[in-house]
Amino acid sequence: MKVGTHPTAATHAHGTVLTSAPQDAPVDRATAAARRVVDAMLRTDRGNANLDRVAEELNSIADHLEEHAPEVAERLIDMWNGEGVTRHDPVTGPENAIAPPLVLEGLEDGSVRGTVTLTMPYQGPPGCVHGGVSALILDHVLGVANAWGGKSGMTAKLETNYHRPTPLFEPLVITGRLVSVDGRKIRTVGSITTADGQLCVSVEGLFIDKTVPRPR
Ligand SMILES: CCCCCCCCCCCC(=O)SCCNC(=O)CCNC(=O)[C@H](O)C(C)(C)COP(=O)(O)OP(=O)(O)OC[C@H]1O[C@@H](n2cnc3c(N)ncnc32)[C@H](O)[C@@H]1OP(=O)(O)O
Repeated sequence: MKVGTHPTAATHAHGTVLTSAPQDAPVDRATAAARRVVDAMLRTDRGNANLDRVAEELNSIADHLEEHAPEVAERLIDMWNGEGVTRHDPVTGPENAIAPPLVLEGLEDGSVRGTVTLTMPYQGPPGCVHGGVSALILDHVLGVANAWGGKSGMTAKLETNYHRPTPLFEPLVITGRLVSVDGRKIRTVGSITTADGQLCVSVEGLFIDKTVPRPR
């Protein structure tokens, strides 16, 4: 999906960071705290006697945030106005508490790459990453790889192969690379491997050159 002006392998110095890395901004700090809450909720003792108070305090925080939320249409305009990389997406977005968040770099060979450690909120099988989470991450990474390759589109098909269980709690290397453009058809591949190179998930994506206009 085209998201505006962004670096490509042809126009920018190699090694460019393609995602909006967390900054020392209040919204980034608040989002990191929310992410920590989601993780801690899954880890805390189920018998924790203070969970009613926790629910009350979290609801109070949500009330406050909702009281300060503009209309959705206005918020969408604001969200899509600015840098070519997105700050709100569910994979790399430092402003999205469900994003791990993954930081991606564009490499000289045309691929994009990042390392991430996933924890309990992303669990599928015991101690392993949920297959849908892997597909989510790779769909987005392929989209960024297309941007880096200079031809963006919408995902039409994402063929996902799960080679071995993907472990939680250890660094995973995520890659993507645009391999061909044939008219409007963009073909892109990607993978998730462990730090020692064991292939866990591989994908082949078909993207179609189409742009959803940014809200204005
Ligand atoms: C640096 C920061 C960057 C930041 C980068 C941020 C990255 C974000 C990445 C997120 C990616 C997403 O989640 S995108 C969201 C998920 N995807 C979607 O919602 C897409 C929903 N589907 C659609 O909108 C549509 O079906 C499209 C656009 C895929 C295609 O529709 P269309 O434009 O009308 O084109 P259409 O004529 O149907 O198809 C064009 C050609 O493609 C073929 N084709 C179409 N779909 C398929 C298919 N599933 N499998 C095989 N072939 C297909 C057709 O046969 C045709 O071939 P021929 O007859 O020409 O040979």
